[in-house]
Amino acid sequence: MERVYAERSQGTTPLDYPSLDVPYYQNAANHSPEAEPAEKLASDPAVVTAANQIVAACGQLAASVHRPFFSLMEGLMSGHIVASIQFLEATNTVEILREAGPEGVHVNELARRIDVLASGQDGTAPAEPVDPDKLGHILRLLATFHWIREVRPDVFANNRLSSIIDSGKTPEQLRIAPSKKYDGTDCVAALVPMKSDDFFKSIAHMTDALLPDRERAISLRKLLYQRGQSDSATNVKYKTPFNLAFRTELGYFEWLELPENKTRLRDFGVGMTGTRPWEIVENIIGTFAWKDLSKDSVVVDVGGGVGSTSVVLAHAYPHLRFVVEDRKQVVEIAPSVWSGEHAELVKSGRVSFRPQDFLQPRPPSIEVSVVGSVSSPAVFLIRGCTHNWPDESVRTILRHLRNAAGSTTKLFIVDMVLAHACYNDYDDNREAIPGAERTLAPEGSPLLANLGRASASGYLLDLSMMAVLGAKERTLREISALALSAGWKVSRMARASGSVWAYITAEPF
Ligand SMILES: C[S@@+](CC[C@H](N)C(=O)[O-])C[C@H]1O[C@@H](n2cnc3c(N)ncnc32)[C@H](O)[C@@H]1O
Repeated sequence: MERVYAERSQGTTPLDYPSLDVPYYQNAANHSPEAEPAEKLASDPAVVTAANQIVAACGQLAASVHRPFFSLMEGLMSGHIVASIQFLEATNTVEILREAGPEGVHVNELARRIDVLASGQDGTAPAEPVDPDKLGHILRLLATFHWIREVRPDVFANNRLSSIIDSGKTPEQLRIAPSKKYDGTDCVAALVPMKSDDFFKSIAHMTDALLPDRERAISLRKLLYQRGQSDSATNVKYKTPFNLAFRTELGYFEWLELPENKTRLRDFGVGMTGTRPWEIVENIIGTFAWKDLSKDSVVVDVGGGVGSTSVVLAHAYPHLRFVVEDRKQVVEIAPSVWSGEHAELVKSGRVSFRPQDFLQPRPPSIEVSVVGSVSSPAVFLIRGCTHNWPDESVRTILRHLRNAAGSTTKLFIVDMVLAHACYNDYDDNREAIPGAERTLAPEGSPLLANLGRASASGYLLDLSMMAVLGAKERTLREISALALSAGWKVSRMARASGSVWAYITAEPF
């Protein structure tokens, strides 16, 4: 890291890795001149690789030397951190502290300012004012986990971690228009209400949902239904932990569309935009031999949303044509999302849209401008979709694509690929898939093979998918087996640099 920062320093001002104590307000655009290049450099592949190894080593060291009883206590109570980050965001504390600067704010004054924000446009005091004492204790837990800084006793200030959920809005803007908090931002803060509410409550019910006959699970269902419900309601076998947590038999997306979930639905949509840092779309440009495809080859972007991936690829590879398929409601609004040079791609027909439910059979052919009727495209690209579905549904999706594939059609799956937490030995006599790694750690290093803490977000999301959607993130073995069962043979894999995302190519089998 030091080498990369030293090499990229220009003139007399040395660039340094951003300090934990210094906030970086992405949405407020008031950084010092050296803060921006230093932050940008933190995403450099060499820096990310080094950072991941440091994080993995620190996690492993802490697990090795911390007394197991305290590791147990930390594990059992780590949900408190989720609840505290939720409180931090819901009270707009980060925006209040941004305005206050590095000196910070005493909890008594902070509680008063939080109440002023909650009073809204009409100035009515909130029914339940924030208790400064409780606020101080919540912030001290966060400071203990480096999420904020206690600069003096009971005085708190932002740091680099808390500033990631800053909306860039002034406290006054938030008082007048709280519902516009995420407008015009990178939307990262919008992940907080979604993950700390819907997802957190769902995962808390995982064991009760997976082991419904356990005495505590039976008793929980009785407690949940004790008022005004029949006995039979306590016998409902919920499909997912989410169903039990929210006492609904609806799927998560149908449930989000209930009138009382208007805010949740909005936050979910905005929160999805906030997941961009997980894997930037542009990474896809160099991960597949797009340039080797012949002129006017057709790429079908399955479940392509509004076409964010296709427009990036269409700019990079002008000889290709893209057909973005998604649900009717999505493709209807998709063209209006693009302006400027992107709009030209849509206008010229190089990027086009068509409704297609990917769980349903495809038509014998599709119409593509300039090319005409296409029965088998060159590539089916499916990005960020398979992890939303259980195995049976993914098999159905891939089977429909296989039925429409020609002998040279490629399937390109872009999603998280979970590495095993041990060396991948491929000793089962099957040929190792080119590009599949034995370990994410340097060969022979004592680090956990999946880089442990550095890769944790992928494994956490895996269980979120299970809890909320009955779905999962998959290992390469799981994806290969699933693809094979739908008639596709995985032929190679490429890992995004320093990430749990990967690019998988499969051929008709
Ligand atoms: C996580 S998004 C991924 C979007 C896009 N591929 C990307 O990488 O940004 C999943 C997409 O699947 C779409 N989807 C969900 N159910 C679908 C269905 N039955 N048929 C087609 N698309 C569907 C959603 O509308 C959404 O656009």
